[in-house]
Amino acid sequence: MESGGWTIKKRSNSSNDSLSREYVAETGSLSIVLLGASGDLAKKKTFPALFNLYRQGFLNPDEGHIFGYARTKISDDELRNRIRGNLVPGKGASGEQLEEVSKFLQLIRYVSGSYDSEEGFQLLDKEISKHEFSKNTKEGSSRRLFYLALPPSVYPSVCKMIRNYCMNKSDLGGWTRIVVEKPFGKDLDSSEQLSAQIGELFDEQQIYRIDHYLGKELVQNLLVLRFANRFFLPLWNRDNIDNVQIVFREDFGTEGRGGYFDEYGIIRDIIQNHLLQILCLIAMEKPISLTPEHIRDEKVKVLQSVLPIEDEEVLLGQYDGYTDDPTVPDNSNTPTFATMILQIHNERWEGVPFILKAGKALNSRKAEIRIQFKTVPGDIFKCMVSDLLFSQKQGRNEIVIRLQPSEAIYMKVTVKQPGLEMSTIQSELDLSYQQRYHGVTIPEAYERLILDTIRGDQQHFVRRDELKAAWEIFTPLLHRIDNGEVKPIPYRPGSRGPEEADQLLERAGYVLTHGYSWVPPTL
Ligand SMILES: NC(=O)C1=CN([C@@H]2O[C@H](COP(=O)(O)OP(=O)(O)OC[C@H]3O[C@@H](n4cnc5c(N)ncnc54)[C@H](OP(=O)(O)O)[C@@H]3O)[C@@H](O)[C@H]2O)C=CC1
Ligand SMILES: O=C1O[C@H](COP(=O)(O)O)[C@@H](O)[C@H](O)[C@H]1O
Repeated sequence: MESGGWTIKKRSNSSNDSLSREYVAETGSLSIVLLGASGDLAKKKTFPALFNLYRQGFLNPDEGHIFGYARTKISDDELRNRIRGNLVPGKGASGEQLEEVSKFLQLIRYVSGSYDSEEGFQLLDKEISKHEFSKNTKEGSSRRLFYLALPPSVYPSVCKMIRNYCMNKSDLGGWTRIVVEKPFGKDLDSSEQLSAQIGELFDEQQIYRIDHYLGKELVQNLLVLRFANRFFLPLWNRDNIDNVQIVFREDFGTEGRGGYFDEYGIIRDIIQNHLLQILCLIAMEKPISLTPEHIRDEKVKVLQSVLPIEDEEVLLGQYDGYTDDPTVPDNSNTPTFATMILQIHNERWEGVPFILKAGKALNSRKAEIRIQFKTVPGDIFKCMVSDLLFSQKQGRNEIVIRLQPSEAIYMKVTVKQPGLEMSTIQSELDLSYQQRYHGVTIPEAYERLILDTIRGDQQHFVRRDELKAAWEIFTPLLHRIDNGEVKPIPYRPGSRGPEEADQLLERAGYVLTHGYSWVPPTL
């Protein structure tokens, strides 16, 4: 140790450090069952993620098999044809690539049945067992993963059917796991009720509540950035950080999902889960280790420290034309845009606004985290803005973590304008992934998270108490919106959202640097 006089013995690192955790190879056959296989998520995200895992050798055809299950009456080949288009890599696909797709599709079987019928799930179990038998798997060593790509309303009956008819038979090292999608419930009570129903059927270790933002590369980088860099450790607090923004923007509307969306709205669809999970990773204290429980313990503490949201700290919007969708009622009060300020009542963050912003049908598609530092005290420089020299305060330092598109971490810094004059300008220290990691393919979020479920790693999944704490934050506000007490302001599709949202941002203390914009570098 550095301190004089004292000798403190170094202890070895904790053996449960998950960076060095080894995954013990399991030998029983693996069956991945996609319930809701006829749906949008299965087609666009889950099957493509499984295909990518297959291509990279993580799904060995000698032991793995995929089953689709849904009510729609289609054959194996009809299901394969539905999903093929989302697997083939475009027009210029080589013969080899097409061959790979065909081989993967042959691993898929389809079983049709309803979500509450014994016969359907008995048939499913029979098909899975047939496959396990063909792989000479000892009963009990098989691995069964059930992915519920379904509306949450059917989770309880599906879980009951799985529990009654489709479990791995006895324990010889095999397992049964359940993956459930968000939104998990509609408010605190419904979510708790759902948790209790599923909790009676499965242990917490068997339940994987997926939030695909936790599988995004730059979200996974947050803990490394914060806790593996000396730079940031002393700055990451209320003494230095003025405000934090977590932003999700989409340049398309609800597009065919209007019925679903109108029941949930942007807060339940994006903010209560994706953006709040990011907030946790930015605000949490350093966990004791990287084990899932240690990380999730810290996330729960942050969530429990969030103060109730006041109506004055919320701005809602609804884009013009949203109710033209025949599945959306004409008088819908559902927000498609929301900006809100969350306050964390603890020693590190007291007084620092966390601004969460999400919107559909805006002018761009982007997700990013923007950490804005306080103004340098006693400013002695002048700042160059466009071609004119202004005598004004410096722009503030910011760390921006661009999650998508063009993944990057950049730090907005003030530097001397190159030349004879002593003037300053805003610039950036830029770690753009495409440039720095040229040729490296960033895995899709679902790909990574499904692999975690097979490996039994719950680090990037939401624990029951975490979910409860998340709903506690938003439920009062959501009920006020559902009751029409808080109303959305109309905005033009393709715009930045309601102008009032920028005023709220300003009130929260965010200072825009005029004349500066970051352009992702090209190779
Ligand atoms: N789509 C997306 O981009 C995302 C979706 N999610 C979540 O994933 C889950 C699935 O989403 P998605 O695929 O879009 O949903 P879908 O509406 O496409 O539903 C999936 C399947 O569920 C069955 N289904 C639909 N409605 C009902 C119902 N009322 N009762 C019983 N079965 C029904 C249908 O299959 P069949 O009729 O053949 O049985 C359908 O093909 C949801 O929880 C959603 O919130 C999460 C993130 C992104
Ligand atoms: O969970 C959801 O996420 C998608 C956006 O996901 P991304 O990975 O493309 O950013 C969103 O479109 C959808 O409404 C929501 O349910």
